[in-house]
Amino acid sequence: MTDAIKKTLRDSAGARWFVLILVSVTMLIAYTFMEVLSPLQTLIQSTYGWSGTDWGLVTGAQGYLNVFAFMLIFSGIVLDKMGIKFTAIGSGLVMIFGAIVKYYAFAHNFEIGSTIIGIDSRVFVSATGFAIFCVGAEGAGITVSRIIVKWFKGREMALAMGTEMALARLGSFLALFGSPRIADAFSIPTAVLVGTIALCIGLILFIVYCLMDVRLDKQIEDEAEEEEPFKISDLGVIIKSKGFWYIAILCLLFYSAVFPFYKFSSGLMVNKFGIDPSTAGDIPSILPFGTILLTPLFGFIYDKYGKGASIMILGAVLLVIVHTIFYIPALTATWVAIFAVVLLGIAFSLVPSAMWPSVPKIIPDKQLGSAYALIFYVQNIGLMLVPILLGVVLDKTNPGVNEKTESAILNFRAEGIPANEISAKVQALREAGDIPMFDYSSTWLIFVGLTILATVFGFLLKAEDRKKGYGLELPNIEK
Ligand SMILES: C[C@H](NC(=O)[C@@H](N)CCCCN)C(=O)O
Repeated sequence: MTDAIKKTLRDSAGARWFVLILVSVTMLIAYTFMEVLSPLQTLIQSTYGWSGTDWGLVTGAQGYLNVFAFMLIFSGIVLDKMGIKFTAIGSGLVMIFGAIVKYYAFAHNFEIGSTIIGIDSRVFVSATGFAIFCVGAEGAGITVSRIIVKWFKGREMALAMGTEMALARLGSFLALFGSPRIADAFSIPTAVLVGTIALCIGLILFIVYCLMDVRLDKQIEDEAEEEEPFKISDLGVIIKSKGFWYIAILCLLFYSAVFPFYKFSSGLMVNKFGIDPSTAGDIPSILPFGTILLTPLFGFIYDKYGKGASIMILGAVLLVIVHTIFYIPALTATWVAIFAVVLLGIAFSLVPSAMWPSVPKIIPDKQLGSAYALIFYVQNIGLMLVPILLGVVLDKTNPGVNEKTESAILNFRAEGIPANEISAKVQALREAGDIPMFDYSSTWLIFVGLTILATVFGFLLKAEDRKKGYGLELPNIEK
């Protein structure tokens, strides 16, 4: 290179932000699909007679393949070895396949009482589809983090990550708000089908991104040649870092108190706050909506002024307050639920806006793909176990409710009531007090415990940063 600095595609703000929009919209669609069933908890329970445990098994399926089959670690290694383009398109295809399986679970007429390995057939197939989908979604997530680092490092990286997350949250909002309406107007399988079709559009956007990536790679060929190829032994660098473990465990605890909230909040709204099941997703949908503006804003603050570790601690403390409010049995007013969800939105903007851009400060670039994958892996252990635990505790602390619901469903079926009318009839029985409401208080204590632990790990991370000088409290933008 001569004295003139060679300009590349990523030096153009327009190209950079266009790339960001492409990949973020795909993530928006992935997050929409991820929450497509969440607001339908009560509807599904009273249509198919699922227990809290069934619900936990399906919503916790996120981690079955990612954790037990090590698919997330595999995705990270594939990303570092095969590159962004291969992993982006591969993960898009896997998401679509999983979504089709999940659609089949609801569209197919399983025989009443049929089981697969002792699990209700619809629950089993639905969990399988979701588990496959989540392999793709997590693969796409780490790929997009890598893409953002590739295009934005040394520039507006936290703002870019914040914007990507904001759009992803818009996807969660669309699902929480839209899915019950689609299910109400058409059916539960239609809601899943709409999400599946949207995923095909997401794949096309990933393909368009790959074309941009090819152009950038040609321009930075010289730089790329200087990079050493990834070696498995690189994983050792990551797992030996204490800072890495603090951020990974904070991630597990924090996200386990947020994403499973999506899955169990509609039930909480119906059973604790007396909201109608057809609009049970509306109050929880304020959560992602609030984060849409706040996540990029906090990202911008981190880029410019630093204070990453402190931002994470503040978010974790706010989350303790939020879940304590949800837990207190005497607080049942609708405005309390709205207030707590707004606070949750602020917490859910603070922590991610600082957490993800902090990883490149702890782990060298070459191991970043694997580092994000490992963090997501640890996080997925929580996202798998916490919903299962919540479902089991919900059932155990509400003896007899599932049995009464199931027997009412069977009676209505025997009377020849059409499937799409059963849910409303079951709801009428609940409102009349013939089927008791679920008490969520003991279940919610799990969230309170998780958030207290998350705060402790936030402080540990800050102390480690002070010791090792990662620069988590420093701005990201290089002057
Ligand atoms: C960026 C971050 N993404 C994740 O944590 C992923 N592992 C997706 C998890 C989705 C679980 N429903 C985020 O969304 O903040």
